[in-house]
Amino acid sequence: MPEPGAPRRTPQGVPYADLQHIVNADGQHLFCRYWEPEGPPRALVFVAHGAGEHCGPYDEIGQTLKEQSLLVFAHDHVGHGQSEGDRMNIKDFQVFVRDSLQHIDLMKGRHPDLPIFIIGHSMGGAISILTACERPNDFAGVALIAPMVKMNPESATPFKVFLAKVLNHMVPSLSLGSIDSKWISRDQKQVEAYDNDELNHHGGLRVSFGMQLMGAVARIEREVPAITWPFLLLHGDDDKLCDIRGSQMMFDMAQSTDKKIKVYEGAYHVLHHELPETVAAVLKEVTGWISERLAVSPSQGS
Ligand SMILES: O=C1CC[C@@H](CCC(=O)N2CCC(COc3ccc(F)cc3Cl)CC2)N1
Repeated sequence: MPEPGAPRRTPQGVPYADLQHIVNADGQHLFCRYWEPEGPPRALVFVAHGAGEHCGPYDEIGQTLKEQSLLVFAHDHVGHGQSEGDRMNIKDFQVFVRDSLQHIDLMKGRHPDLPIFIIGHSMGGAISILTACERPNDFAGVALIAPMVKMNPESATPFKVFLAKVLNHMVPSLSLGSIDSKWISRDQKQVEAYDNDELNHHGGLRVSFGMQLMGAVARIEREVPAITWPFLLLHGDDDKLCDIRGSQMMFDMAQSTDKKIKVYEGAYHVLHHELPETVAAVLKEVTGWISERLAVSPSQGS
């Protein structure tokens, strides 16, 4: 433990005093990124990253939306990237949702009249869904990139789920193995970038973390039929990490009148880091979907 007066530093040793950050309800420092347009922003967009990664890889999305006069903001979730917390370990999945709402409320306080969107990828998609479920009338739209709505049946067979539950009581820190990076993208350059990114956590996924993920998936399954807010679902049909059937189930079951699903043929998990033509299509889809909802969204408050 650092001595009491020492400045709090990121896991990589950088003083938080030198970085954009927020402090969550447990006193943990979360590293933040902001993409602020030159002129007055038209809307706020919160980005929720996935398991084992951080918000740096969303720079292209952030820059693209910033050029559309959107104010994009994100943070590294607890236990990820440049934020504090034991790597990919969380006492309760709700901490990710609570911290997201804290950052969203901070930004809404600074821009009270702006509509707000969320973009979530994979585990960040699950965080986004649960965040919107807690504030069903607050968001102009939620864009979900290969969200974790259902576990991949190959990797989470009933036997493995049973085993995880048993192991969680005996060896919660046991590793279930790490994410196989070959399923990240068909673009080998993107797979190498993921493998070489030292801010990603390449250690295994603990049983206890897996249990939290399973709990989140179960909670989402219960919440989906009551969803009424606008959402966009983007999923690759060769995704081996998050089952596309989860997105299909959410699209079919949610009550929302404003919902859209787009399937990317042959694409793997990380659509925003897929082959160039897929990335371009995804960025165009997300920016277009948000712009459509800005043209007609009722102004907040007035
Ligand atoms: O750019 C990038 C780099 C990383 C990737 C995001 C990864 C991400 O968030 N995933 C994919 C893996 C998935 C594993 O799921 C489980 C595992 C065990 C278990 F017991 C229960 C579950 Cl549900 C959780 C969600 N995107």
